[in-house]
Amino acid sequence: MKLPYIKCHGSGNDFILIDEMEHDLAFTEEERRNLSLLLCDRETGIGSDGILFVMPSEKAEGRMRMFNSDGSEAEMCGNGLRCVARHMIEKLGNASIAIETQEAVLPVSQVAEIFPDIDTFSVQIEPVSFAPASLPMIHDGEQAVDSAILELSDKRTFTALSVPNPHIVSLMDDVDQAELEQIGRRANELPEVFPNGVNVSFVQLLEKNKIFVRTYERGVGLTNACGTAMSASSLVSTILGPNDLDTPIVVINKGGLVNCVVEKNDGRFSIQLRGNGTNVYEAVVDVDLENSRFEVTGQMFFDKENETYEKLEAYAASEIGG
Ligand SMILES: N[C@@H](CCC[C@H](N)C(=O)O)C(=O)O
Repeated sequence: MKLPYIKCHGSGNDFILIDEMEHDLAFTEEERRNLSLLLCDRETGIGSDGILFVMPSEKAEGRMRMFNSDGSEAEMCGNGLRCVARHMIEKLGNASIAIETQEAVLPVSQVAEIFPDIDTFSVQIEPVSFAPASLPMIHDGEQAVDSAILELSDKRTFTALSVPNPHIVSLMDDVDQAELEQIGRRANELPEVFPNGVNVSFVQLLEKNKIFVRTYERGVGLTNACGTAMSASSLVSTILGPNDLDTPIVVINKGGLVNCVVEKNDGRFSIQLRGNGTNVYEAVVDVDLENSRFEVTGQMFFDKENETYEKLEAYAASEIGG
């Protein structure tokens, strides 16, 4: 099968975006999983953190399904949703639309730039829940906020929440990538605590309303950034730390930066995640799933926007001394 696709990223969290509506495509569940396993592989595939399938919706302008590189499906993907938002907003010529995701129809829009010349998209991250069952997490108690999880670490504390995919967030003075990788792996081999796995983030407060977040993603491993993790981390560092509600929190990550605005309405939290949705190139991939083979043709690169993005990346790296 011949699949036109866009290689894109949000904060360096990269995806293969396939628009099923535009190209009249449809896949079985097995095909979605096998496409992810074949094409996302960094050594033998195109290489990406996941596939974004853009599908028709009866409730919104489009629907997003996101598959991780290990073939599992996630409930939500914040960086991916910004890429889908950009794609649909450009296609429809309407700056504010809605996209259906697994658990909610979410408003998305093009907003003021968070960095010079970076087209910026805002996506709503909700529903948010601290109930352990929402992740799910096997835990005695109504919430796990700033709690020890001794199966993971005897020196860190974690806050568990779903946004709506599952996250645990740990606040600390200094982020150690090797420790994160070890705890992230362990958390995803611990079905007696996290039956469906979990995304694990380490968060460092740089100053009030500015944090650095590093994430080990369920189904992928260490990524440059994870949008739902940056949203969850902004919320946790607002509840447990000095950050403000209703104020842009600058979130520096390995692939750039985003802004997160944490809001509370009628006792419920939600987060506006604002950042880039950058196209790297577009191409066609001819896939033979039976024989696990593929060929990419007709690559056309979006050079200008990628050069512009490099400036944001360099700025973000300078903020964390990289
Ligand atoms: N990178 C994404 C999240 C992707 C899904 C995640 N790995 C999961 O399985 O929950 C984001 O930007 O939110």
